[in-house]
Amino acid sequence: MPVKVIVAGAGGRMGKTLCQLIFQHPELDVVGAFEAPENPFVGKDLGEVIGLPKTGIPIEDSLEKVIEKGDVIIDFTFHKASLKHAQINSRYGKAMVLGTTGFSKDELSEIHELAKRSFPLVQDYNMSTGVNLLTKLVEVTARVLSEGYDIEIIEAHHRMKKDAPSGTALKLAQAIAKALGRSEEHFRFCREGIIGERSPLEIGIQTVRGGDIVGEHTVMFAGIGERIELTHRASSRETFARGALRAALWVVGKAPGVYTMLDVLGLREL
Ligand SMILES: NC(=O)C1=CN([C@@H]2O[C@H](COP(=O)(O)OP(=O)(O)OC[C@H]3O[C@@H](n4cnc5c(N)ncnc54)[C@H](OP(=O)(O)O)[C@@H]3O)[C@@H](O)[C@H]2O)C=CC1
Ligand SMILES: O=C(O)C1=N[C@H](C(=O)O)C[C@H](O)C1
Repeated sequence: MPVKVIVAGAGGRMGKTLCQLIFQHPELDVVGAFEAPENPFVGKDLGEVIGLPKTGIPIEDSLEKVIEKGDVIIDFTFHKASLKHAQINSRYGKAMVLGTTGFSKDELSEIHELAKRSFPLVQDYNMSTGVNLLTKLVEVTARVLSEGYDIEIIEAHHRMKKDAPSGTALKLAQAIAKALGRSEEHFRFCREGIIGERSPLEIGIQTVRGGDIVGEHTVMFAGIGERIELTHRASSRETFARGALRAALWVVGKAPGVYTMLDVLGLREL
């Protein structure tokens, strides 16, 4: 029996890609799709919205209208919306895959607390295999180059992206900080003016926005006489969507709690 998926934000860039891939997937079925209440796709057939023949699945205007039909909710929407979806889901206990970025610390910790009490959650700022491997490579590199190398993260995304820096840049920065015994106090977001010399403990995080860049992340280790750069470039949203579908299959039936793509991909102990 295929796993029954509910797609939040089905008319968005990630929502559409997810739905297109689920329709080709032998182990997954879309059973419900919804959008923000004021979204122009509400009431339309999902097939019409994602460029496929009619599916008989209407785009609803809330999670409550579809939640009972599904085994798992996949949510790539907006920070406030995802928090609300997690609050609703805490009454139903459905598995959840959450790819949204831009949460405040309080929002994310509320979502994690809800999941620990009532549903299994895969939450990750980047669902691609490549970025999760990059995170591990960056941890190792940071440990080896722990002294004498200045660390800068540069992220680039499309002009429509609403949050900065990217969740992935934060995930990379957190991994580096943990590997080096540093903390978020060392994060340095962009620079301007007479800023003085660079502190060796800083972890720089720089943001670029433009055009249709899907998502690029470089971690630079700049020393004296040499520089190492580790880069991931996504050329299609399918890489994130495929990761999310893998997570959806993995998380159904798990105990309530918070998991990440490292768990899904089996990379935690790497
Ligand atoms: N973890 C990962 O691997 C990845 C994460 N992301 C993240 O996913 C999120 C979405 O990205 P993207 O698809 O590009 O953004 P889009 O803006 O294209 O899509 C988001 C969709 O969610 C909808 N939405 C907003 N509020 C609600 C609500 N209350 N209920 C249901 N739907 C709602 C939006 O509708 P409306 O336009 O009407 O507001 C929109 O259709 C971002 O946070 C992004 O950073 C993106 C790619 C990969
Ligand atoms: O908004 C996007 O597009 C993306 N967001 C994620 C992030 O903020 O890290 C992941 C990916 O890079 C695409």
